[in-house]
Amino acid sequence: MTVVISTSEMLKPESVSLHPLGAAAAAVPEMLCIFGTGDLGRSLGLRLLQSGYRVVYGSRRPHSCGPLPQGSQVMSHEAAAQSASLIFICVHREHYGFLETMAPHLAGKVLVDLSNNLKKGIYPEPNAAYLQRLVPGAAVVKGLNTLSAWALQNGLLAGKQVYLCGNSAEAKRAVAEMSTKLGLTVLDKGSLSAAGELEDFPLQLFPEWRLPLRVAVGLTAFFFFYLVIRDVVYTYVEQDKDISYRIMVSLANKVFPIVSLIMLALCYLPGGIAAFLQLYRGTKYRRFPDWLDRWMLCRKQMGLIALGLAFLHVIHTFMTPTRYSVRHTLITLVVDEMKNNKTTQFYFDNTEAWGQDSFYALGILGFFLYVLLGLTSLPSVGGSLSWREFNFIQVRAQLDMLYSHV
Ligand SMILES: NC(=O)C1=CN([C@@H]2O[C@H](COP(=O)(O)OP(=O)(O)OC[C@H]3O[C@@H](n4cnc5c(N)ncnc54)[C@H](OP(=O)(O)O)[C@@H]3O)[C@@H](O)[C@H]2O)C=CC1
Ligand SMILES: [Cu+2]
Repeated sequence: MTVVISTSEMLKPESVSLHPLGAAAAAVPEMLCIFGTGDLGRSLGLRLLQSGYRVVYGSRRPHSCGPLPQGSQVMSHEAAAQSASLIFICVHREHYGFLETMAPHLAGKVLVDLSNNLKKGIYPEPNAAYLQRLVPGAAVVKGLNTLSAWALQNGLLAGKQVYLCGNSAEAKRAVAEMSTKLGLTVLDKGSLSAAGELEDFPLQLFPEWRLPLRVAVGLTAFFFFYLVIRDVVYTYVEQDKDISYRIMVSLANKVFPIVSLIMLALCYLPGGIAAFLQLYRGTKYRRFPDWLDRWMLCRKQMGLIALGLAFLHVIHTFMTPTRYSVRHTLITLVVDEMKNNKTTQFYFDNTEAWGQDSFYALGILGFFLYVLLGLTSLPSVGGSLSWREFNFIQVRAQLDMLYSHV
């Protein structure tokens, strides 16, 4: 079959590149190109295929790049670039170098830069600006970088807002159209000079929660299984008694306060470590090591999780007397006493009364302090400062206090 492309069509760059077979073949879905076959590349490809696009991957090793979504093709970067006008760069910024060498192949293409950095301010210029500098002939669009491979993979996109920016209105329109087809809501943030701001978004939204949540889930699982074995399984084996119903409330009510207190400690520990580190170094103007930096940045989240768990602990504790098993034990006791016509168990034990009341009073006080700590760490209490700034000031205040005492 020979395909004739009319000159009028060749003059319209979009129709040529998007539908190389001409208007008659417009039913053939548009081909989109993805550079990089990693997590993001694969998930994005899957989503694009499911939205009715064709997908071609550009890879350094087209023959050994592992499983790709069904229906996609994979080629060398050059060959893949040739078959599409829109190219997603799903490669880390550190590896952008190869794009410069193949710049001639990318002239006139729309390059979507989805990259994120691990931290703010590692590079002097935003990734997208760097890409535009490497490939001046292409139209770079920054965006979609707030999506995660996970969300793409699981199709959790409906209505999700994404940001775009770029210097070419036409390129942005093409990317926006594609995003809308994926079910995303697009917000245009203007020219490529907004790229830095876009690259900061995911840093503000996600990473601070990831680590604390992982720690909390890990600790909860650990203590839960430990207590199941120690309390339930052990009792069953040793005394042949089934107390597995305790898993729901009693056991949970042991896990919550333990994890809560550990999280609270983890929330305040890095501040102390940082102070000692700065004292040890004798200066506060040197960067903290990476792990400490990351830890410091998620203190608020650690504190909030600690508060949440403490709250659960309070509810569970208040609920205890209403439980069937507790009421059953009490009633059995009373009935036993009546049957035996004794009241030995029921004399009023002053010490016991004091003990329990103090226990509750301390619990309430502890929870109140928790809430107080949580409130003071809210940004609105810290004025209009961001948490990072607030932390910075807090740490500085603490350090200055320390210095003034030394
Ligand atoms: N994962 C995520 O959820 C998200 C990731 N991003 C961004 O997407 C980009 C890619 O992330 P992700 O997919 O997770 O990373 P991966 O490490 O999973 O994949 C990166 C891919 O880049 C290619 N690559 C690696 N080294 C080079 C090199 N030297 N030259 C050319 N290509 C190379 C490889 O593909 P091949 O071997 O085929 O060449 C590799 O599979 C990053 O910039 C990241 O910030 C943005 C939002 C979310
Ligand atoms: Cu308690």
